[in-house]
Amino acid sequence: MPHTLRVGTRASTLALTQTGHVADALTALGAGEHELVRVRTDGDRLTGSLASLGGTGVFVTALRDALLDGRCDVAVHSFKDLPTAPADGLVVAAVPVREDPCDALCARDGRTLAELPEGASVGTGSPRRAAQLLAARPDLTVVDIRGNVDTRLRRIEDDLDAVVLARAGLARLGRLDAVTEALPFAVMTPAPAQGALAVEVRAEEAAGAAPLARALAALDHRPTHLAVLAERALLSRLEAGCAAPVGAYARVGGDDVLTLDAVVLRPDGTASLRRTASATLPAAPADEPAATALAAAALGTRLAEELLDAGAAALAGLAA
Ligand SMILES: NCc1[nH]cc(CCC(=O)O)c1CC(=O)O
Repeated sequence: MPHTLRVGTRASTLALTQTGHVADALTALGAGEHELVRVRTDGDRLTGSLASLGGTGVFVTALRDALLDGRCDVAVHSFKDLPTAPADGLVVAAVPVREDPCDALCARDGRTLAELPEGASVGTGSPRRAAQLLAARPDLTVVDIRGNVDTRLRRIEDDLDAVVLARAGLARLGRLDAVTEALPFAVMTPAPAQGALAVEVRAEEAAGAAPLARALAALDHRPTHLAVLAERALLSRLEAGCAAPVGAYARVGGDDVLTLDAVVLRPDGTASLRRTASATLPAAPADEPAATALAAAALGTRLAEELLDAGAAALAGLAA
């Protein structure tokens, strides 16, 4: 009998929920029985602002170590939490179909962004959300918060007028009741890869015809995967991490055209750069899916270069 598939997860409710869905899907697709392996990450263990923890990677390093050590065979990450640098020996072998990537305002008294009182306090730990909130409503007071989704939502009863969270996380937790406005992309461009999951395995397990490799290939949603590749190539070329005031959203149209929207902001929201670019994806012969992936990534890189030429690095305080 083949060994039980060990699926690594952070121990938060959100992580357990989304990992559980992925693990069930892999089993249903023929990968065999599975068990969940809980891994505690620095992002769960330490308190303090995300920026002070070093931003990118705090939630994923321990999971990646567990994969590399063989303590688990599959790791499921919120894709936007994955550093853009690939991990040696690991590959993202599947990107399941994406949830709605928008950001959600969760406000007291059912209010929308436009209806928040003058000077209202809005909680978010994300410089991208803070800058876009201030661009739309310069009068707001943005309060740096973190913690799991329930902790953040409780702040609305406690001391804040509103918080902004990814709608996808609320959907996975069954907490869409808390959403008072799905923020339009023009107001709040999502984080690169928001709403998408990354299913990571050791590179040798992603290829070939073994049951796990076949299940991963079947779980992969090509349009989501390509969109996320474009968004993350943009982030990578900007040398920006999840703590940067950068938004990006890509989608594949019915005509195989991949369109990418991006925004880079001054952290206080007083200035921004917005660009859009499209590329027609090459028809991918079955033996050359990499050509399509390269075309998607090239679109992100090209748009990032346009933004850099327009002064994005100085605007957003990026290293690039
Ligand atoms: N940085 C935290 C994080 N990472 C992934 C999600 C959930 C949504 C997603 O999968 O994009 C969240 C919470 C949030 O941003 O509200």
